[in-house]
Amino acid sequence: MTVESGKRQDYIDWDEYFMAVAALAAKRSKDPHTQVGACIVNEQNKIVSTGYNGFPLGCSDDEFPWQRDGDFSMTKYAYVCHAELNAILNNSGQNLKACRIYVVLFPCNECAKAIIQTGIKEVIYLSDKYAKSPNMQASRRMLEAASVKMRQLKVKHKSLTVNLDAEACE
Ligand SMILES: O=c1[nH]c(=O)n([C@H]2C[C@H](O)[C@@H](COP(=O)(O)O)O2)cc1CO
Ligand SMILES: [Zn+2]
Repeated sequence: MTVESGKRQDYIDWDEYFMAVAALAAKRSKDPHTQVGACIVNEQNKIVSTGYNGFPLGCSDDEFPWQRDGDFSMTKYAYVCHAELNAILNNSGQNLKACRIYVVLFPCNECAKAIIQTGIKEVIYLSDKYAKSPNMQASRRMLEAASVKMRQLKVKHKSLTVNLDAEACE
């Protein structure tokens, strides 16, 4: 195919861009097992907020447990704030009605409740590794009932490199 304008062809599309932003946010997570990132986008394709899984403000990553097993209060599950909820709470007061949320992992039932209640209309996800768990099934059921669209993203670019070497930009 000839492209008369001579524009670059290997650019990423909107879906890949926003999912990559979610994946980059996930890099901030201190969770040693699963790093999740989320990116909320409005109808004008503007990023409204991002978030990743982490402990609430004031709860030190070095003092609270990152363990998966043991007494509930000694595991991360008692404390960690999910990426989707953080993204919802991090937005600077904008109405999230009709926004989309890009997440690297399909949202759990608790995040699904927050997604529905804020009016987000579509969930775009990459991994569905916990699809069989009861809380993911409950999540799917609620999102379906609330007519929130769900779509697993099939990407053209499986890996993207971000070069932070100043000399590489020259
Ligand atoms: O929707 C989600 N969003 C999210 O941020 N998380 C976080 C919570 C935990 O820190 C981690 C899941 O940990 P694990 O895979 O070890 O059970 O991912 C988990 C889910 C799905 O359960
Ligand atoms: Zn969740």
